[in-house]
Amino acid sequence: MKANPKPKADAIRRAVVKVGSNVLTAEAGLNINAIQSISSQICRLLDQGIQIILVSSGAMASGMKKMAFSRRPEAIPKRQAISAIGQADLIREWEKAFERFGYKVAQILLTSEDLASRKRYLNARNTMNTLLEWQVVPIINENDTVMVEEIKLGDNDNLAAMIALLLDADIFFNLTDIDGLYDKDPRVHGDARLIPRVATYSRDIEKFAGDIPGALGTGGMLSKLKAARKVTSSGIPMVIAQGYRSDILIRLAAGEPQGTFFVPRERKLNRKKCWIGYTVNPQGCLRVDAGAARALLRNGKSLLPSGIVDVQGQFSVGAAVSVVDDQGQMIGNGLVNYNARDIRAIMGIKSSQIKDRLGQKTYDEVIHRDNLVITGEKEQR
Ligand SMILES: Nc1ncnc2c1ncn2[C@@H]1O[C@H](COP(=O)(O)OP(=O)(O)O)[C@@H](O)[C@H]1O
Ligand SMILES: N[C@@H](CCC(=O)OP(=O)(O)O)C(=O)O
Repeated sequence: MKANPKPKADAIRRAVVKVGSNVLTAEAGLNINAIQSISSQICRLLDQGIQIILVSSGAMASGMKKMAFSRRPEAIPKRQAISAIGQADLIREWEKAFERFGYKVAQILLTSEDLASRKRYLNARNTMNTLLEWQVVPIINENDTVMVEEIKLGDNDNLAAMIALLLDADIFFNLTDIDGLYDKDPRVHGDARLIPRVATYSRDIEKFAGDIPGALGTGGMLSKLKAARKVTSSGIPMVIAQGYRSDILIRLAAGEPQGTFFVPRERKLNRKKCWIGYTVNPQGCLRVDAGAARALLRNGKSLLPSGIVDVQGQFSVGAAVSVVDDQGQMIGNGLVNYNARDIRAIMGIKSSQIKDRLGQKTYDEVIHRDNLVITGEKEQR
């Protein structure tokens, strides 16, 4: 274990670095030069006292090369097997690269279920915090081996965003094979221009991005934008930059403008709200009328039974649900004080009538404001 150096004043204290498959893979397999360059930069940041959590893609791409597959196979078990083969290589190469500088690494493979369960989420956080205290670099990837649609995180942009929220990172550096967000897909449009700064995230910028990834990636630029939305809404900045560029992480950490910088919302969400808003898997959905939508979006109120017009799904007390308006537009996520059956029984009535309807009243609100996070389109900034 290395001695903990003092962080520089005003410096970044903790950063998530995500590296995409296209950066980490070369013709012959893993791109060892890229791994060495990025690990040496991370070690320089660690030496400065900055804690780094690395989210590394590349298992599937590496396994494909190793098993001589020219394309990803359609069959899920084959993909999973390939990813498991590639993951071993990936972690070995990272470990070798970090060892040259005297740093240790730890492998962490996660699914969305791990992060959606509050207990497992807290366990993951405690483990990662311990590793960071020990100056060991956590290297995270989605657990492709067990992924099926229901527990899939989808892509590592999303996973890295969740990790940034989980660990309360100061910034998220997203390294890919292109030097940032362009106003059009540069593969298709020769006149596409780089956008250096996104001051306020709006769904309009998603129109710029294609969801078709590069040869080896998943999710394309669109998944990076969704990740940017998640972290900036929670008060964390993100940069998309090119991973091959010399000393890119050192420059970014020093505040040099590179790639596309996504400005965060000023108000930071607390960790529990980050989890409710951007990590949980909603177990059901409550549809609310226009008055309730206004109260939630504009006036910062709790959700009362009187504004609920429909309940979808079966869920128990404490479950996470999404809340939508009468047009089906997303308002946010919250934790319910009543189960689905009871909400069906009390929807549309006044809180003062809950006891008559259910025989007892535990709360006035179906979702208390403290357990509600507005994530929707009409979100107030
Ligand atoms: N508007 C855009 N600006 C920049 N890149 C875009 C845009 N639309 C689509 N892309 C494509 O997205 C790709 C990056 O996504 P992806 O292949 O998933 O990367 P990674 O493997 O790093 O996660 C780029 O190579 C680029 O061709
Ligand atoms: N878990 C996968 C990564 C999937 C993924 O999101 O890839 P990328 O778009 O390159 O970040 C793998 O290691 O191949």
